[in-house]
Amino acid sequence: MEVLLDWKSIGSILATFIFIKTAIHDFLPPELYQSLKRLFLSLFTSMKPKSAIIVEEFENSFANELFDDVQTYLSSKCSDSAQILKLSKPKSSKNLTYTMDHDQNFEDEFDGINLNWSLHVVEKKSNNLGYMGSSENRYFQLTFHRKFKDKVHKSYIPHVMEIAEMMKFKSRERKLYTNRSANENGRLWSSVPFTHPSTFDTVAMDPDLKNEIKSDLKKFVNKQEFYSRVGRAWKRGYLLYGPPGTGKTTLIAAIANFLKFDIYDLELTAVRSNSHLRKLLISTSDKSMIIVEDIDCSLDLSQRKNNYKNNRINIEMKDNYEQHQDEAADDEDYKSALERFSSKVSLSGVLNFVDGLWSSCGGERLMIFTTNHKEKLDEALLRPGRMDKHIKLSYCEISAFKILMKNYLGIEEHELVRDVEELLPIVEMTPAEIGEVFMGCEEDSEMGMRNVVEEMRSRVAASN
Ligand SMILES: Nc1ncnc2c1ncn2[C@@H]1O[C@H](COP(=O)(O)OP(=O)(O)OP(=O)(O)O)[C@@H](O)[C@H]1O
Repeated sequence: MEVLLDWKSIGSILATFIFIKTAIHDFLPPELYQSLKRLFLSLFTSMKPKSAIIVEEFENSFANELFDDVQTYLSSKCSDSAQILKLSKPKSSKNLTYTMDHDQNFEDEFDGINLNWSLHVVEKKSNNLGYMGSSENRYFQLTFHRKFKDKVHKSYIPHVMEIAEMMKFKSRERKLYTNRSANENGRLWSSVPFTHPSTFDTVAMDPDLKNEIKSDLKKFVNKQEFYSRVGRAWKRGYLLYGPPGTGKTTLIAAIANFLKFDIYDLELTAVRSNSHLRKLLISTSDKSMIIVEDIDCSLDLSQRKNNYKNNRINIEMKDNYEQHQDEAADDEDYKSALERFSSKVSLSGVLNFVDGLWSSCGGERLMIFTTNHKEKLDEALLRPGRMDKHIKLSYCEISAFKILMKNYLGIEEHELVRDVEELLPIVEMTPAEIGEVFMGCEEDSEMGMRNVVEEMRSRVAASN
């Protein structure tokens, strides 16, 4: 009888609990419900030796990038272990993508720590103002033993972000810039062909310089045996410099079409550390061009010239910090000095990149840097072996003008060319500016030529 009573009371406690939970869920505003849930969760986890991290999809209505990173990271890992997976095929990709389904768990292991990821969905209710946005709110929950809290924050989360970024880098670059046919290299089967129309014929620049670049490129790609004999990484560095609109990007596209190489567009400001840079570079394919545009804006490379000592110390600190993160974590001075560098790759990291130290001596790599301000770059970066060829792109000269005339107006000669020849050295017009004047005159070359001469004359008049 006593036992029966006990069962009864357990039953009514459970029923009360379910009733309260349903009432809270149904009647409380969703924000309050979420806050209570989080409070309950943190109380609960503080009783157990566990810690949890919640990564919500939206933070104050803004997309949370970390959610996206976690999703990308888990898509590479969960295909083996989760019981239910969602399979999708992003538009214009032949790759299938796996994602975890709701309320699934995925066990991860990092440096001896066991971690558990789960994906949850909560329903968003429309508010009194008739909110019409997404009807669900998703979040990842990461659970692990409390004693690893520091390590998870300092090492595991950055690791997840790094892997995610690497995966995005690979798929983005391959997809956008592949230049080889689908059958030639199995690894590139999911790529979309590179379609930039620029070729050496259409780039407006000095013909001698053009031929010099072409023969340098041909020599480079045919010298595999030489590079391996002398024990050097099979790579070559180009620096393209000159004012905006003189054709640096256009020349890069022409080189890519000439060599039929893949292009990797490296955004240094988005790379978090030297080791991250190294990982990105290792993921590039053979026969590739790695482009860093506006290198002077990506890194404060002039700093070493002005404040060599301080900067060198800080570079060393940063490199050192990457190797000894745990010991450095408690040193406040050390940390504050490093904060200035936390989101940047150091000069030494870039030099290692240019030296090809990351390369496992595989296939050929052409590295191309561009800048509008060569004088701002550190001499260490400019020396031969790093930037093997410095190519100056300048204001339009008559030979380049004739190429633009042919490209845009479809003519090779015109009586106004003589006027142009006289005016060009005085006006300093870039090929981009001349192209702009020619735009819309494809059907009327007369008008194109008259407009360009008029534009040049008005510039001369304005400068007097
Ligand atoms: N040398 C050139 N030959 C042919 N077209 C050119 C040339 N230079 C510029 N153009 C035209 O001008 C546009 C801008 O040029 P481009 O982006 O290559 O210049 P840039 O030197 O890379 O400029 P920035 O330094 O601002 O990046 C191109 O889309 C192209 O149409």
